[in-house]
Amino acid sequence: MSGKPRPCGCKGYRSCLLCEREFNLLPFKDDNFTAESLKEQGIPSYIYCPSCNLAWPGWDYDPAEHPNHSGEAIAFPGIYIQPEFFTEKEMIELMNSFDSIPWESSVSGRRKQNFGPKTNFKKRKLQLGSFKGVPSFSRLFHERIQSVPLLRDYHTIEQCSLEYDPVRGASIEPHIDDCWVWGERIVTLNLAGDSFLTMTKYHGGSEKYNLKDVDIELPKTEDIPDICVRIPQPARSLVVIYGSARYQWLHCVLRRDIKERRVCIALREFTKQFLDPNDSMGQTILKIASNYFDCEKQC
Ligand SMILES: O=C(O)CCC(=O)C(=O)O
Ligand SMILES: [Fe+2]
Repeated sequence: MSGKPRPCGCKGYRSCLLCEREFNLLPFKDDNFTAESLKEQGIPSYIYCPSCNLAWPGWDYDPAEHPNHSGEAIAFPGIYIQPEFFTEKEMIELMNSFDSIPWESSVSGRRKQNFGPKTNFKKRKLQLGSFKGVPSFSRLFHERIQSVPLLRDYHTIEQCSLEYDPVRGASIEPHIDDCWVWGERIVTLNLAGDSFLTMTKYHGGSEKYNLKDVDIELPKTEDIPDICVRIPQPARSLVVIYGSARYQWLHCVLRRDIKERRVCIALREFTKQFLDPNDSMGQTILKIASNYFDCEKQC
């Protein structure tokens, strides 16, 4: 399939249920991402428990299993999960607010609402584009994340709503978020729809994802186990990935894990390079990103 976007929004090798049907494309290959298939590939699977912050052998998440897990747990550094970050009422209000502004089709059956600078990670180009800040109803979570110790000095420079609809077979392919513009802490505010981040060890080189720009101490690759770790992303929770989990593991959202409409808000911060007071583009974007605009007038 050519690089031209299809009517559904998919491009290149990415597909959704709609274009797979219309253009007779091969269905998304997430069948090698089952506990059984991974085991055959020599990759045991683990499920991360948000209550004890350990990963236990398994695939599905049952909160009632804690604290009586079975098997041998392993540590999985770089994950922070705060369940019930939003009340039911706040979640419904935020969902209504996000649904009152336009959604844009994206690849792999997703839709998005992007508020951030224009980025070209391959050409390493950063531009303001039409970025004018974030909608005023986002103030609630921008203020609230400041009370999370891990996020106290977090300056959001991109806010992106993502919608995964099972009717479109929405998913996100395994990847690492860019490391040139986007800083260490990747924040996900899960509004509606339980799902999982499925993580596998990254075996590629540092050419990809601008991994060469990473300047923090990380474990040696040979000390990273070749396993699959499933991170629950319950509705109304906050999930942060940082450190080793952010840089040494691929993450994806499997089509099979989207059982109902899921909406989350992804936040990103700058890398140190753009936070430098002498970086004028960085400073301009930081200032604009802290602006709340009124959606009734400006969306
Ligand atoms: O939907 C999610 O939770 C993950 C999204 C993601 O990985 C991304 O936007 O880079
Ligand atoms: Fe990502």
